[in-house]
Amino acid sequence: MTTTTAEKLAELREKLDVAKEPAGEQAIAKRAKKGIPSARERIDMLLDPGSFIEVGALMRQPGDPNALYSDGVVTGHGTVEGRPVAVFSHDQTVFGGSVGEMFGRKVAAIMEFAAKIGCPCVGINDSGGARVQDAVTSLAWYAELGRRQEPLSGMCPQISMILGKCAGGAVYAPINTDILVATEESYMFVTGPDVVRKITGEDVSLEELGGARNQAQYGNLHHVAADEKAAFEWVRKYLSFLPSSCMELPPVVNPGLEPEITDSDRDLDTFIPDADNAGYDMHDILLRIFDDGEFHEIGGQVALNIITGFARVDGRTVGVIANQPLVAAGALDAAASDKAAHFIRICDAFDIPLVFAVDTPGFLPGLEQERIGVIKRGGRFIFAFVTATVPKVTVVIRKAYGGAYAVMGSKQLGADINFAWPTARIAVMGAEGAVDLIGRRQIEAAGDNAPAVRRQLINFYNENIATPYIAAERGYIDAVIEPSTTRLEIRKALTMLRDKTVQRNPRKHDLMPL
Ligand SMILES: CC(=O)SCCNC(=O)CCNC(=O)[C@H](O)C(C)(C)COP(=O)(O)OP(=O)(O)OC[C@H]1O[C@@H](n2cnc3c(N)ncnc32)[C@H](O)[C@@H]1OP(=O)(O)O
Repeated sequence: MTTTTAEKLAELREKLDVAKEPAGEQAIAKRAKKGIPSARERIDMLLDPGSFIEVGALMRQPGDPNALYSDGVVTGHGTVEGRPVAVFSHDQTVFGGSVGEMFGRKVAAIMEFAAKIGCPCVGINDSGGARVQDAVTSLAWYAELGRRQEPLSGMCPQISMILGKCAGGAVYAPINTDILVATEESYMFVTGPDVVRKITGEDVSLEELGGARNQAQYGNLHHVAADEKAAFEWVRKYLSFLPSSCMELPPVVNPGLEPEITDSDRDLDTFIPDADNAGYDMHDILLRIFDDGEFHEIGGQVALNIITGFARVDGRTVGVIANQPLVAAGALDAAASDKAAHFIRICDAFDIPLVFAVDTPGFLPGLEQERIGVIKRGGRFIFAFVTATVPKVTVVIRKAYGGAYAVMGSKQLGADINFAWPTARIAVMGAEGAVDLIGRRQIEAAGDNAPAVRRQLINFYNENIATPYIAAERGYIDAVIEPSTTRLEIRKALTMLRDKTVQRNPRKHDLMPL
């Protein structure tokens, strides 16, 4: 019996000590063998040193004196670069990090905390999903968590980290958050390979079914880091570009940098190759047209024909969507459309202006693209762009052909300010394709002279049709600018657009093609 104050204090200390590693020595040894950090060590990697305040460390299944503290999850709040963040971290030493009733209550409470104070909620997932021995209680709490994600979505940033092996609800819950980040050593699937084998007879490896690199290609992960340290650094950086909630603006970092044209800007005047089909790395342009050459790429392992990520203009966060001529010549496809649509939705939710850098020969045609739904997925890209009410600025760098002209930030689809470089080629298609289609009779009639006539027509098309000037004459392009002025022109445009407001349609919601 504890009667004295000293004894009561000792009892508290003992309980808290047990609660730190509730599954005991054996579980610690098993975890060490796996070479993974504890749930609390992971939280410490995410948050500012010493800022974590745990909530509910002594929660466990009531009525069971042997129930383990934490019930499989550590929850609380702390700061990232001084700003509050709510966090939960699965403890895979307790029932494999699976969801039990107290687990569910703890995560629900920390999500509600995030909503109340308006801060991001980061989930560190390492879990076998619903707790098998809990029957319906576990499923009920997954449903409770799913219901709580919706009001948070678009209000507070929700980030999911997939570490270890995540199954069932431990992947369905994260997929409805904004961003999923994993390490190369982590796995996610509805059920693991053993269960798949039993149910469908399919013999599939852990890696193929749920390896992070593969899941990124399946479109379920937005970043795969080399290891956990890199994953946490990536998330900290990601948060630095975002506001704490949709009610705030992102932090302004070093405004007013380099107000005059610099040597780095001037490099752009000689950057674009003379040959139309020569590739170049769009990253080299992005590094020169935003503050300090800083660019935080999202989706850097998938659909590399399009680049999405955060940068800053005059200290303020912008979302960048750019074609990558080095990959498939920058052509758009179904996966690129998904990547862009997802990113646009994040930016619009958190009032982050969009900047498009365009160099694309159009949408990739073909059976494979039709089969995987390029029409609907491309449609979503268009839909996301049109519904975004944030300031939208476009720079046409080289090719803006076909439907890709429209979707990559065209004025007609709702961009506010559109620039083009003198190297821009804005047309329905490239010169070769166009001449073979509309100049066919003229070429055939030329007999032996056909190659020369074809070349002449191509030159004519490039000089007179595929230029920025027809678009500029019609006001589709607001200004044809010297490349070296791009950084400062974007800055002026976004300063002007800061007070942009758009009346919202009173309907319940739109119907995005799903
Ligand atoms: C709505 C839903 O979530 S339905 C989905 C229900 N969940 C599942 O079908 C997944 C079941 N679990 C698995 O397939 C595997 O455990 C994996 C793939 C997640 C992990 O595999 P491994 O890394 O090999 O770990 P292992 O299978 O040894 O599990 C680790 C521990 O967690 C426990 N565990 C894992 N998943 C669960 C679960 N869903 N419920 C209860 N305990 C679980 C295991 O029993 C084991 O406990 P022990 O250390 O006391 O033996």
